[in-house]
Amino acid sequence: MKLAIGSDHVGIELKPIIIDYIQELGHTVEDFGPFSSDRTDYPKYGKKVAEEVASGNFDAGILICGTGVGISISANKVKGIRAVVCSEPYSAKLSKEHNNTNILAFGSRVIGSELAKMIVKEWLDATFEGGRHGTRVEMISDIETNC
Ligand SMILES: O=C(CO)[C@H](O)[C@H](O)COP(=O)(O)O
Repeated sequence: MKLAIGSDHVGIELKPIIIDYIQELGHTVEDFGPFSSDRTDYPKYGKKVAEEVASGNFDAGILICGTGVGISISANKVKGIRAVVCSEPYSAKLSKEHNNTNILAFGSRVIGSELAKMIVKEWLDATFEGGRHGTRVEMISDIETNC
């Protein structure tokens, strides 16, 4: 897969560990910043990565902030994005199988690097099941179109 990754200043130390791991798993990944640990604003990076995924330039995205909450909320404002924030692998896997999430977010103040890697692997390895779940994901898209 071709992945886009972004963070804020809080996620910047965990980000290179996740980049290395994604590459070890055989995927390509591009970093959309930030590139220094100066305090910054997570919506910028959530939006950027989400736009890259929504436009089809990348297959999926990964976002890291302190909790994963603000950056995933920001990403979810971009049409076509289904971002999930996860602190454990089960929800990460099911979020792909049932909800066809296209962005995974987590918090570097919440989980350590080994758990983050486990979450990333479960998410990348999972496949959307379609069927009744496809109908529901279409219902989510309808909300986006009509509200
Ligand atoms: O988790 C986050 C958003 O959900 C941010 O990383 C967090 O709010 C940044 O806080 P601060 O500027 O105090 O480092």
